[in-house]
Amino acid sequence: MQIIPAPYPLARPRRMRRDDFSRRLMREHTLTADDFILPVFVHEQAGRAPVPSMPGVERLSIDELLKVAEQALELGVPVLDLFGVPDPDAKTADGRIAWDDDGIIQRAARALKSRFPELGVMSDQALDPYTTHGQDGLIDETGYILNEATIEALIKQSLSHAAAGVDILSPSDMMDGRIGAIRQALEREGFIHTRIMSYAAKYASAFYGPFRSAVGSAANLGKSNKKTYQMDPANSNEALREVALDIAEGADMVMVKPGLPYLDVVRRVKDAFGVPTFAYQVSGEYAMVKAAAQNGWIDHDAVMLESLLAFKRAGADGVLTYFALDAARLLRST
Ligand SMILES: NCc1[nH]cc(CCC(=O)O)c1CC(=O)O
Ligand SMILES: [Mg+2]
Repeated sequence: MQIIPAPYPLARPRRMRRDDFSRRLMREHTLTADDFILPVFVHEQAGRAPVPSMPGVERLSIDELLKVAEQALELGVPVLDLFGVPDPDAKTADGRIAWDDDGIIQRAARALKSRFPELGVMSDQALDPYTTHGQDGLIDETGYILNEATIEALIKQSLSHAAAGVDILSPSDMMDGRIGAIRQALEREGFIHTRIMSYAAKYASAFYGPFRSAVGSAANLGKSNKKTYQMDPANSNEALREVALDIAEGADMVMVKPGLPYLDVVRRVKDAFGVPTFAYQVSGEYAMVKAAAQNGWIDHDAVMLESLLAFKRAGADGVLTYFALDAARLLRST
């Protein structure tokens, strides 16, 4: 697009900014509650337990989850994304509780779908909350994450979630080929409506710290990292290749993660493929806004909405954000 601007004073961009009506008229992007997916942590305990590194976020019992779901529905937030917090002594090297039909996610999904069938239920597929080593997959004696063996575990986890009523599976493990394998298993078992949002371009990021405390995998992971399967933050051509593979394997939607520091990747993915594209504003991003706001250094609500709008400007169709309910509430009142 070649624009030959009229010279000043014929062109005065400030004319359009002068009044609220003309600012609104030329606004290119808007936020609504439809743009949000709320991640929630579901634990085996009764009641709620705060996550200290994520002020305002709590681990929820299934009873409490139903209350949050009711608020989401009331505010127009379309989807809840479930993360399981198992009891520490239920963890094993193979994370098998992840595909237990009576596991925390399976019970939570059944409770949500029977009480609020119209609310979208999404869940995470990866083994990290359920393994004693805190890695997303199965490991060999050297600690390397085994691709094929992990895919078999992810298929079991995925089918168990789909059978419990989960509408959107979101494999977050970054094994090669798992989207195709899960999609084929879903088709074979008759789950033809189950959607897949793949964590297609997921980076080995330091911004996940508070999440790992929230699901209780931080201590299990210890000093090890996820660099042999999550992407190098230095790369973005590689992200396009990862996204192309996941679309070809049958993903309905793709995701880039983390969010704000990776908006360049969101834009490239959207421009290259034009598929439903999402971004995850992760725990560390949330914690930074909270911490600065608690110190009185930034305006919490203004920064929250500005950061969410930035995802839309970058081309995202929606955002996974711990701010979902607060933002939806604020948007309703303005
Ligand atoms: N595989 C699990 C998973 N799913 C979402 C997040 C991070 C979410 C956040 O930081 O908010 C992680 C952590 C990780 O990969 O270590
Ligand atoms: Mg991949």
